[in-house]
Amino acid sequence: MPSKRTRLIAGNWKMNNDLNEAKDLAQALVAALPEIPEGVEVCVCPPTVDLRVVSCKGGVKESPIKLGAQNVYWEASGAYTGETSVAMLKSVPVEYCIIGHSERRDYFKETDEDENKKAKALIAGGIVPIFCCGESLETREAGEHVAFVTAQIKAGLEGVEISSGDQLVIAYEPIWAIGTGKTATADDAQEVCGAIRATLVEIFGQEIADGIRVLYGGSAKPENIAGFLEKEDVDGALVGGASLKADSFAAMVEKAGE
Ligand SMILES: O=C(CO)COP(=O)(O)O
Repeated sequence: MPSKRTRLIAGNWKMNNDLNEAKDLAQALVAALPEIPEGVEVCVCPPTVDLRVVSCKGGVKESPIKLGAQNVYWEASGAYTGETSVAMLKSVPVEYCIIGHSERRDYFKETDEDENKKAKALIAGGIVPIFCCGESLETREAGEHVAFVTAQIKAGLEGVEISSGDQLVIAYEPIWAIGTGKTATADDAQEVCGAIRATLVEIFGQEIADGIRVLYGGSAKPENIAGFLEKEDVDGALVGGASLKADSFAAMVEKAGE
């Protein structure tokens, strides 16, 4: 049985699209999605330098599409060359921010402690973290994927306080399925997303955990999204490659509304 939570379809553009391309894609998305189906929320996460042009008039400003960032730094301001604060994102305005993506953990050596500080800073500043977790192929083949992911959740959310489930989103993204064309099955996704929900109940209690959206990510596309969304603990998708084309992203949003 699918969940009753509002579905979230979020596009992670990663390091793609310069200012002009970002503006064009935002305009194409607004045209492709004049209305968002009931029970679905949509958000796009462009590179930091593109946030403003995507948020402006002509971009998502006068549309129901929401804006997210791909990264943040937890300090409020100061000598942190190259970083972006919560308040800076808020001023764009940004409503969501991806943290803990496996690409940040692997290539930029971000730790659970870093993600924990980012989660706390975002929540304090009124931006909803899209907290990513997910195992490597090696961990899955060893049968340790559930233990690994629930440990990531516990470490990353240690001491995080929220008063309602809409202050946090989790994205389960098995690393072996990201950008590989190899997807988890819907049952694989449910197994881990269900375990994530049980961990969220332990941390935040049943009522809050029931309101937290848990997304699947990893080669999600129009052809396979419906299978994931049938599962009780999968509340949407974090989409990479298929979010870079307005027609495929819009098709996924439409499927989420069916
Ligand atoms: O990493 C992802 C989204 O954050 C998934 O990327 P792909 O959809 O390209 O596999």
